[in-house]
Order: sequence, then structure tokens, then C-alpha cells
Amino acid sequence: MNSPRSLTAAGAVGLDAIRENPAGAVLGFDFDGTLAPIVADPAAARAHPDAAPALARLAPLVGSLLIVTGRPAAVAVEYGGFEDVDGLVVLGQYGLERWDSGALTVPEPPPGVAEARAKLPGVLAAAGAPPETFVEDKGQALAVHTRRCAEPQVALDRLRSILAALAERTGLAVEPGRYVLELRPPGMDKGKALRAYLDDRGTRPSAVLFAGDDLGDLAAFDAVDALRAEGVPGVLVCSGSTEVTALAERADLVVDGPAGVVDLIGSLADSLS
Ligand SMILES: O=P(O)(O)OC[C@H]1O[C@H](O[C@H]2O[C@H](CO)[C@@H](O)[C@H](O)[C@H]2O)[C@H](O)[C@@H](O)[C@@H]1O
Repeated sequence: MNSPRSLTAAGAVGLDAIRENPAGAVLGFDFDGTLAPIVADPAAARAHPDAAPALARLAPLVGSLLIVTGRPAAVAVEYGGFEDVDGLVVLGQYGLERWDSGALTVPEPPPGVAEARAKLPGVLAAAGAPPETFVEDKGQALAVHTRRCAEPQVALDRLRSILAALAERTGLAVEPGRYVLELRPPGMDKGKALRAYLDDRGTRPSAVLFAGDDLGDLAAFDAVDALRAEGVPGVLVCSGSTEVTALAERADLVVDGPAGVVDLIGSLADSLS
């Protein structure tokens, strides 16, 4: 495993708790930027080649193994190569969708998504969005990407207020991320998704771990912190990047991108075997 750039005392307690009672532990991982290297085209993203094998080794050794992602659950399964990872549960669209052993649950999108879809081209044109601005239609949500623009941050900043206004008109929320602003249904986030999963599971976990890289993962970090306050040991892992620093500031452990996360999964599996 890559040498961690930091490991807090609380993180060490959390890792020990996972090793002491892995069958009671719940481990969650984000997809893009955490298990899958960031690429310019969202449709070209694929998990690190060692991710699925490492998850397949870890899954039978722990209580629950989750992917919690902004992607549609089925897309994360496909792009991750996770179809055959027994026991893996994928919570997609920030927790609105669930894939569990091949069974997919997808709710109807709220009407605001269709309205935003219809209005978005005109809104982007009126805002003078560069032609490289790209809209990823995720069914439940619309993600406006600027990574392929010559000045992606400038392009993103130019769109913030106009997309916030569109979200307000259509009853949606804006989810900011790595050169992306998503218009998505409000009321769910990765923290609520993790909490709901734990509530459904029924038993108090022996420990929780969450690994992420982007702003949307902060809600899951909040949930792990809240669990810690309730006495459940927790580990916050940041998949480090130069694009987002907010998670590294809060993490117990910072690893070197998806390769570092996959190494961590592999070394956890080794230590629990
Ligand atoms: O929750 P996640 O699994 O991290 O998904 C969040 C969003 O990630 C994707 O966008 C990001 O990855 C793309 C591919 O590497 C990259 O081109 C883009 O700049 C990143 O923001 C995805 O396309 C979104 O739908 C996800 O919601």
C-alpha cells in the first residue's frame, strides 16, 4: 500500500476496530476520483483495473461493502466491472438508486428534471457557455461539465448563478463537483444514503469507513463524524487530488488517488484474511 500522507489517532482507532470485528464493519467508497481515475469524458471513466478484484476479496470479509456515488447505480456497476462482486451494494444518484446483487431500484424522477432538461440548452446559450460545455443526462439528474473547456474553472464559475436559478425554478438542488454542477432532486445526499443504509441494516456497525475525493462526499464524512460522536469508530479516507482539498483537510488518511484507494482495499483484505 502507498504510504499514507497522514493518519490521525481517530483513524487508527477506526482501522483497529475494523480489524477487530470486520463482520460488523461497514465500508463505503465513492466511484469517480476514488475508484475510477478522472478522465475528460464521463462516459469513458472506468474503475482502476485492480478495483473490482480487490473489492471482491474484501466483500466476504466485512459486514457491508458499499459504493456510494453520484452516478446512476447501473452505470457505476458497468463502469466499475462490479457485476460479479458478491455482496457489494451500490447506492447511486446520491442514494436515490440501489443495486444489490443484480436487483436495481430506480425511482421515477421528479417532474422538475424534465423541465430543467428542456430549459437547459437555452439557459447555457444565454449564459455564453463555451461549446465544450457538456451535459450528462443521468435520468434523475443533469450534470453540466466544463472539464473540456479551455478554462474549466472560469466556465464553471460563469454558470453557477444561472444554474442555481434554474434549479430553484424547477425544484431541484445544485450539487457542485470537480468541474461539474449537477441539477438533481433535493432531499438526499451521501450522508443520508449511508445513514439510511445503516438504519435498514438494523444492527449498529462495529466501525465505519468512507473514502471519497469530491465535495459530494463531504456529507458522508459528516455522517461518519456523527457516528463517531455516537461511539462508533470511523475512518475518513481521502483519495487525494490537486483539484479538491476540502476532504484532505478532514481525512484521517490521505492516499494517492484511485491507485492508493485500491492499494488500501487490497491491504485491508490482506490483513483480514
Ligand atoms: O459520486 P461520484 O462517483 O464521485 O460521482 C460524481 C460525478 O462524477 C462524474 O464526474 C466526474 O468524473 C468525470 C469522469 O472522470 C470527470 O470528467 C468529471 O470532471 C468529474 O466531475 C460523473 O460524470 C458525474 O455524473 C458524477 O455525479
